Amino acid sequence: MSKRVGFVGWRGMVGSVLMERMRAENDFRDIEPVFFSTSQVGEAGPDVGKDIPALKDANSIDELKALDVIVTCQGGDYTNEVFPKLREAGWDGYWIDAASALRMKDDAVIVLDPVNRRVIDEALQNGVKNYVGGNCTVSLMLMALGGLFNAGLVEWASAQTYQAASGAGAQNMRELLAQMGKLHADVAGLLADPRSAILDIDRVVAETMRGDQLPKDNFGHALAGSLLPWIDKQLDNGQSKEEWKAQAETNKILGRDGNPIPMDGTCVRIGAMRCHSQALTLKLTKDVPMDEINDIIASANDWVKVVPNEREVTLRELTPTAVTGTLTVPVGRLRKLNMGPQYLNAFTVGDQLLWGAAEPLRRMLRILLES
Ligand SMILES: NC(=O)C1=CN([C@@H]2O[C@H](COP(=O)(O)OP(=O)(O)OC[C@H]3O[C@@H](n4cnc5c(N)ncnc54)[C@H](OP(=O)(O)O)[C@@H]3O)[C@@H](O)[C@H]2O)C=CC1
Ligand SMILES: N[C@@H](CC(=O)OP(=O)(O)O)C(=O)O
Repeated sequence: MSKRVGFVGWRGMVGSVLMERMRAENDFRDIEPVFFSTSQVGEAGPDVGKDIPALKDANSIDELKALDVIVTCQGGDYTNEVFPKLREAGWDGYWIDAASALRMKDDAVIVLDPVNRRVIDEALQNGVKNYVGGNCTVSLMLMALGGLFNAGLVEWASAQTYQAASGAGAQNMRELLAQMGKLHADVAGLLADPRSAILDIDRVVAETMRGDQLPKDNFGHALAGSLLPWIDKQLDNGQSKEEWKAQAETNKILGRDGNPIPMDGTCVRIGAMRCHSQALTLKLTKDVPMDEINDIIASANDWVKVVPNEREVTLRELTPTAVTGTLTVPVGRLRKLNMGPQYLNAFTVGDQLLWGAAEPLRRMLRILLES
């Protein structure tokens, strides 16, 4: 009998990408899908190629209890509110979640099966019921460089990130574009005049960025024409929460309980739409020749792609423009640094709504159905 799978948060940004991918992979064929909402109960659900009931109440523990699996992209507040009540009510089904709320709990596994299938399989055998998608930056880094980590070649790593607006939410993507439009509109006349002085244009742009007329409700600051070197909450040790996740989640994904690989860096929001990029410095555990490094990285999974460290191909293939909307995770700028033969440079780009959010959840559901 096919499993009853409930979907919460399916019409949000991450949820919509999940629906697209599930339709593309024909994933609805093998399940009995039930769709939920916190605001549109009774309305029609999405087109998934088969008859489905009207939207059910995402806060109804009784409705949720009837499911074998719940997949939620609704966010951490929803998880914190509903998940404990469901478990208290005796629900014993599988919970697959995009939010960070349960990620670091002992009874939850962070899922990224091309990197940690062994950890997932062991957890399934041990009866673990909670499976959570990783932080987008961490998941994309491991999709790119998991080969080196799993080969035991990374002594430590430092990532400097260039994170897209989508990581902050759909409204932030809109706001980035609105800011870009406002900046352009304020200098459109000067731009149209080839004799205008570039410093006059720049002055107007700076005034707009610092002024009250730029739409800033979501970011709180100008992002277009600028950048924001802080993502997520402030921690007492000076890290941002996003920076803290790098070491905590990487080591949990890899199943390294007692012997964590040190990781740290600076996380920065930039004006890209939905691709996160990151520049990494890795200290290797030994001096490995570059051709071996390339082979280890390239053979780690079906989506990572090594881009030769050459100017033309790098600018063509290793950018958010090239990668957005695809599952390919290119990694390039691979070279040894001046610091010594154990120090490796790398740059990687990935779509943070696909491998950074929806795809690991979709694949976890498939693993469950096939187990
Ligand atoms: N954004 C990201 O990059 C990542 C997000 N996540 C996690 O996923 C969670 C959801 O994020 P995200 O998808 O960005 O959230 P969204 O804000 O896009 O969607 C969340 C919910 O908002 C409700 N909603 C209200 N108005 C609308 C509307 N106009 N269009 C669509 N939905 C609407 C829907 O619930 P309802 O039908 O009940 O009203 C929807 O499920 C996050 O809280 C985070 O925990 C994880 C990884 C990356
Ligand atoms: N914090 C990420 C997006 C995100 O939702 O992360 P997390 O799932 O760890 O809360 C970003 O802003 O780019």
